[in-house]
Amino acid sequence: MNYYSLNKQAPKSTFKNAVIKGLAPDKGLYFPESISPLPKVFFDTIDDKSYSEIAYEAIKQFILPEIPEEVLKTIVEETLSFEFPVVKLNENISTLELFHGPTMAFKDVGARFMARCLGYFNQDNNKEVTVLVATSGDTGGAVANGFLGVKGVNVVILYPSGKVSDIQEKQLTTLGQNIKALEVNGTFDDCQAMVKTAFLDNALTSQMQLTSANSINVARWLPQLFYFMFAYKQLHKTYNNIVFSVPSGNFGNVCAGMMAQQLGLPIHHFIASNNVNNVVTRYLISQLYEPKPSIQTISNAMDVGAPSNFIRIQEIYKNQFEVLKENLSSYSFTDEETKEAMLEIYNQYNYVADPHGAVGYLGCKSYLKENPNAHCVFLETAHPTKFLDVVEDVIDKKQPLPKQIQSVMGKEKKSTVISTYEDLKAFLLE
Ligand SMILES: Cc1ncc(COP(=O)(O)O)c(C=O)c1O
Ligand SMILES: N[C@@H](CCOP(=O)(O)O)C(=O)O
Repeated sequence: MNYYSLNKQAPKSTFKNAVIKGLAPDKGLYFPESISPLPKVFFDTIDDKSYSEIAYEAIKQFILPEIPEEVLKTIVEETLSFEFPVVKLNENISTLELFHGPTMAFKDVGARFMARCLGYFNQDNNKEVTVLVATSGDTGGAVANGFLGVKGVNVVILYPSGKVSDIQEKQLTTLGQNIKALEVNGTFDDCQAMVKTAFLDNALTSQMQLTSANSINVARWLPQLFYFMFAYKQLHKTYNNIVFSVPSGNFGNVCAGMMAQQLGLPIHHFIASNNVNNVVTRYLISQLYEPKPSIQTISNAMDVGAPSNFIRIQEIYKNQFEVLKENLSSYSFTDEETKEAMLEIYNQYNYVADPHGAVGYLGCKSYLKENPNAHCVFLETAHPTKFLDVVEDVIDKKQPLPKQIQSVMGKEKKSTVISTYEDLKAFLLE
């Protein structure tokens, strides 16, 4: 499969090149040249297939033959070595738990998948690759874990100082080996802008092979489409009109859901649920796309002012505003509303949601007011204990720590503080 740049000023790319380069030379995001819907029989027989089989069938058109069939099957199997359960709250609302991986956030799937693709492409290559990644909380930990010890790959993680949770910070600053953390005096958007600038800096790219492990990178982004298929497999016999409420920040996840829909998955509607960083909510009302500096919230991983992937969503809907609006709703919620939702979910359903999932739950409730016949699945994108202070404070109950979290608790943070792009460049050239 070839990929083209959404800035339309760069040559077509192979999958391998798109993975190794991350961003196109014209600074555009890569997008697959074609999307062929899966045959109807695939969905009719989804109950007979394992998660790995579903995932392999869904993604192979974007990757074969550059990674051979058997290798791709192994990559998919190794990536998906944990559970993706749907938990029903009531007749209209379920949650899809995406936090059973090693770092307890949905990013584990994309990070593990990409690490293995890059490992495959790099096996006969003596050139080291430096993976740059900007994180507002969870991508960093997942990438650190997924790429730890991968031969020939160095990882540099940029995160906004003081704006990620304590556990998220531990996950991305304590692993050592080929993983380095840069603590940026700024916001997530500053981190993401620095990373994009680095890709276009000849002084850097002439000396090192840089790539991205954010959802910019197609190998990090595309595997996220699996989640929607896994939820469908668990729900399709019980419910029609399945709607997904996706807690959104950089918009990679909801956009991956739209790719699953393009592949033929019968998804009735999407909801992009936002905290007060709500550029897309405003866009769907005014048709004006006006990114703003991000505001710090308790759902910190969604504190994104200028989401990278909105351009991919525009591409899927061919920039047709009305068509997009038919398929996507978006709502925005304050921290107070999020905390009330966490308490409501706990009191009514005895379920502990993290702040991001709670925003997703609120999105479901808003949508269901107008569409009472839908079944809305909100994605529980991270485990609640990653946001221990907020969660324990809101529901007033101590939380047991899962083993994945315990394993980083006592470890010592190692990071380098930077403020400007020049600091990043000097660090990389050192
Ligand atoms: C827990 C959590 N929820 C939601 C999001 C938002 O996802 P996306 O950036 O794909 O919109 C993130 C960050 O990616 C996250 O870490
Ligand atoms: N919310 C993310 C921000 C980066 O998103 P990505 O999907 O583009 O990596 C995070 O947790 O870091």
